[in-house]
Amino acid sequence: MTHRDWNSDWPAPAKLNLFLHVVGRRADGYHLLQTVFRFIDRCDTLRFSPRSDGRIELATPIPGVPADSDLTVRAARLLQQHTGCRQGATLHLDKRLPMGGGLGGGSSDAATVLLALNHLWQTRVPRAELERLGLTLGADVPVFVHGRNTFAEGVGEAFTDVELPPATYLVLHPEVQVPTAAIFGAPELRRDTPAIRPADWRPGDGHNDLEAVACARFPAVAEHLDWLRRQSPTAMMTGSGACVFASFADRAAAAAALAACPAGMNGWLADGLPFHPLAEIV
Ligand SMILES: C[C@@](CO)(OP(=O)(O)O)[C@H](O)COP(=O)(O)OP(=O)(O)OC[C@H]1O[C@@H](n2ccc(N)nc2=O)[C@H](O)[C@@H]1O
Ligand SMILES: Nc1ncnc2c1ncn2[C@@H]1O[C@H](COP(=O)(O)OP(=O)(O)O)[C@@H](O)[C@H]1O
Repeated sequence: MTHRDWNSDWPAPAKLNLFLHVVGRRADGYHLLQTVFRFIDRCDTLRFSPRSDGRIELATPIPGVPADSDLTVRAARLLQQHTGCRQGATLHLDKRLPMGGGLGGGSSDAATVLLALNHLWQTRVPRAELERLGLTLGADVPVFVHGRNTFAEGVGEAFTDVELPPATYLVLHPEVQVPTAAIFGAPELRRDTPAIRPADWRPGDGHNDLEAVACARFPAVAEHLDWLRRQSPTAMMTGSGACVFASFADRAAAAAALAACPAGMNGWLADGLPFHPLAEIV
């Protein structure tokens, strides 16, 4: 296991939803999903400095996100409250993942804060308890704490881990921020895809039920998806958008597709990870 301490960089990887089915709705309005989360090697990076005054400060606030509502600050304060820990920390976030991109960047940042400070403060909260704590911050946080590529159910907190073959993805980033709540709240959203058994799922199976809604409301998402689908029939939107991705047999084929990208479309290549880079941290 990699040794990590206060001087380390702490990665917060992006995820792709390899498919996403809406199979129902809970009484509180939250949607019941089936999805496979895959971690990729595109990351935000966090660093931490110790503080003896007990305060949590974010040294690198994101424009438009007040520090008190930043998921990193909220995660650190939640762990403090949960454990009664009197230590503090200054957080440094190197933000690389787009916001509202469907890559889970904010949720991944929050999960990395929970895992890192639990290690650095030596609060020793078991991982399963950190997952439950993370769920109070957002539906996507538990999977990043969980740390394994996984078939997720419920709102994304019940996991059946999956082994995924190596893959290179081309990810395109339409320059729009898609608000997750608006996509789930759309009246036209199909919420009745029949549930499948996790053991029956194979890579390539399934579709994204949120895609049609996001494409109708954000034409840039539809344009990027249409173009990418002509390069690879595997193209799909991740999460509630905006990013779309396709898997390629090898890196050269993915690079050729990226090079052919029309002016005005931005994208990058990413490799699928076998597990989260902090999967072994305790
Ligand atoms: C769609 C997914 C798929 O992985 O990812 P993203 O596209 O956001 O990355 C997630 O389910 C998103 O998780 P997350 O982004 O953490 O969502 P939250 O903050 O918990 O919820 C934002 C809002 O979306 C709606 N919501 C979210 C999740 C869910 N299963 N049902 C819902 O109806 C709720 O209205 C909620 O208030
Ligand atoms: N550290 C953070 N990084 C990104 N977004 C954050 C963060 N803290 C709070 N947010 C809020 O969460 C929203 C969703 O961000 P993000 O998780 O990156 O997108 P998505 O859920 O589409 O993958 C942002 O629009 C922003 O308002």
